[in-house]
Amino acid sequence: MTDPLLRIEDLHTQFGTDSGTVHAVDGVSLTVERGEIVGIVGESGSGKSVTARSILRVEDPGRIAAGTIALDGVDLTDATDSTLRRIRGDSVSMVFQDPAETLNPVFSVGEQVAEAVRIHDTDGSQRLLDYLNVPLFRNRSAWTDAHERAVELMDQLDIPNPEHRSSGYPHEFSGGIRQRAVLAIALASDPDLLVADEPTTALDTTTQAEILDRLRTLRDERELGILLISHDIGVIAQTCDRVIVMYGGKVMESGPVTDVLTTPEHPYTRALLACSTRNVDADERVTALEGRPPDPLGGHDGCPFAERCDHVTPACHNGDVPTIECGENHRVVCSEAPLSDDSAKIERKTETTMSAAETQPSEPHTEVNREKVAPNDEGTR
Ligand SMILES: Nc1ncnc2c1ncn2[C@@H]1O[C@H](COP(=O)(O)OP(=O)(O)OP(=O)(O)O)[C@@H](O)[C@H]1O
Repeated sequence: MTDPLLRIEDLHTQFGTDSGTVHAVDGVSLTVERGEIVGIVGESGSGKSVTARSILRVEDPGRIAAGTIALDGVDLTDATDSTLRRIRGDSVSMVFQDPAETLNPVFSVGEQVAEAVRIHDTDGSQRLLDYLNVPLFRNRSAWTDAHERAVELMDQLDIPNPEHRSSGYPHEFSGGIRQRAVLAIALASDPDLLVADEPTTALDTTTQAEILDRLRTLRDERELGILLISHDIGVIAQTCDRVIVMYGGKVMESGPVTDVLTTPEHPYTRALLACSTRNVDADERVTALEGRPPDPLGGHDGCPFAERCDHVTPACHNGDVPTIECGENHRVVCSEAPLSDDSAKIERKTETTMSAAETQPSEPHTEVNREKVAPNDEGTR
């Protein structure tokens, strides 16, 4: 069996603060295959971004206290800074919500995409020249090649009139075009894995849908593996092949999107779906999930959702919560699953979400296998 493109196993990422240790990620396991889009969804503070930041240790990533992160079978957990830098410029790219974090206001968009192409194409001798501060693009044909490739990438990201736009500056473009330019920069290195943290959250719905659609095309054309982080279940439904539902730094449920969103088994997934703006009738008010997310200080024993859960039992407050296999690759981490109550209502509503997102829901599972699987194997295929 070949290694998945990305395998995260039992990851614990923590931050030391004056008030104590923040357990931001508390035993997360997941995989991403080539040519697959895996979504991580959950409320604010559930640990989605810290999971993503832990992969390449960027943007104040915290301390990996335990667990492993492997890319194509190679363990990155103890990788040196120079190895991580090489991987960042080569096999893995990251895109964040705000394009301003990536784009430099004083260079044209075309120059920035071309520079990303150049860095990727740089061979050892050019690296030495860089070290000696020999100016960029001393070679006219190298510049022309990089510029041509930049225009091609901008075109692939649906930037209209890319040749002309390449000389424009970031402030001259809409948020949607800026985010497309950031994606062009991310793809300049022809990465195997793209980690996208809320890449369309700041955009209007039409632009969001176009960019998500483009991600799916890139997945197919380039066999790109994508880890897509979003708090929006609609985005996940529209884009992903599999989903990991996170809460309190832990995986609550995982599986194929069509299964998890049409037959959610965890009370938290159900609550999230019930609150989803895409999941309410037009005349129904959007409801917020009652209660507050758990305090990540000091970590928690038992299920982090217990305080807010309608199905809570004394067992939920203590010890390991069992992982239940409830369908092919569909797992739920809950002592009370499968739930028998008002599932029909949730399923009806969820099907509406899925069809609105133009996805093809699979047949709901009729049988649930309560067989327990290894606690650290929540999100794996
Ligand atoms: N630098 C930091 N120092 C201390 N705690 C942090 C730090 N960064 C994140 N955290 C904490 O880690 C937990 C997980 O944060 P994370 O950003 O991963 O959540 P999230 O699910 O991505 O939510 P959001 O969408 O709001 O970013 C939160 O409780 C957060 O406050």
